[in-house]
Amino acid sequence: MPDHHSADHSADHSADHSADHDVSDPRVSDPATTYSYLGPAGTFTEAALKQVPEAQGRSWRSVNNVGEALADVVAGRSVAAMIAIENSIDGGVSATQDALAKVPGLRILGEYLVPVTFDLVARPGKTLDDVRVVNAHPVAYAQSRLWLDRTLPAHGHLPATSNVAAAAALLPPSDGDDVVGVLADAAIAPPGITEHYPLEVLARGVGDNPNAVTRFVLVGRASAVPPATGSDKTSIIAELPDDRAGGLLDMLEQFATRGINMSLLQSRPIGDALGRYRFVIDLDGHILDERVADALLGLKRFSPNVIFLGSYPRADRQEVTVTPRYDNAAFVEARDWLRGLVAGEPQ
Ligand SMILES: O=C(O)C(=O)Cc1ccccc1
Repeated sequence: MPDHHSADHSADHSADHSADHDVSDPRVSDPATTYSYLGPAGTFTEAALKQVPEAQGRSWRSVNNVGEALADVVAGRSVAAMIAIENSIDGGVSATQDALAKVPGLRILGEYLVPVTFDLVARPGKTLDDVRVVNAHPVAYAQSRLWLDRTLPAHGHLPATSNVAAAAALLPPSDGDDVVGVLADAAIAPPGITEHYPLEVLARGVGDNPNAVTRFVLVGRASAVPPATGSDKTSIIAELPDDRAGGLLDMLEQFATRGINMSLLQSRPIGDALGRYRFVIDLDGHILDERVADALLGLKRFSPNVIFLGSYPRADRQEVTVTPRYDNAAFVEARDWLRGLVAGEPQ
């Protein structure tokens, strides 16, 4: 394998431990401490994994897509997988949201935020005038459309499995000048990629929004929920009963009447018929918070399918505040009151 194609790359990172991280042979790594991520090294997904203290110094397994990452977790090849779930520009990552709805037995263990900016890169000697086909991960492409449509209105898009794979695919598979088989002229890639691959930057900052952020989640197998920290998020996926007017309002009311804020509400087609949707929801709070537990019980009573994806600390560690009538004490007090009524205690 030529140097620029080895797994031993890290695009912009000072502590480069990818040599001992990237393992493709499960026999040489311990699945109990292996983490899967969308690779190769240098992706934003890898940058998210670098934020996980317990993953440092462990084996990291580079995979090609979200399905492969989650399959690693389900099959026990990895203890957890890092996957992109939401972008500040482009919204939910549909492949991730659909996979989380379909693959049973998973839990979100934590969320991580990564600022994302993109450069357009090409083989040395190329200019913007040479660019006909642009290699890009679909999510990166969607976030660079304004610039591409303005600067390269006639470009074609060749999808890549990741931002780093898009850049790596510009290089011939072996040393030499033979670029036959290389289909794209340029790629949308993370900044710093040219330090690790023999490519040149044609344009910097081609993303539509310089402040774009991607939210990643670390997903493991279902296990007991961690304790509440006071700064938590709960992720669920819920379906509505068929043909009932006001079903969506019923669902939202479960949260509104308990003072629960939602930070994500995304509908995704269930896929079995037109007009059938499931809802991906993030709630402020932890399943061990009385109001969240109560809302989930309310939801479960009418939704034909509620998937609990996990309660985990918020990436921004911002405390979740609620007015006193929705705090734990208010729920406990109301329950004690009810018990008292049943027991015949004086009111
Ligand atoms: O992790 C990467 O680099 C990816 O290719 C996935 C991605 C795509 C666009 C924004 C953030 C992550």
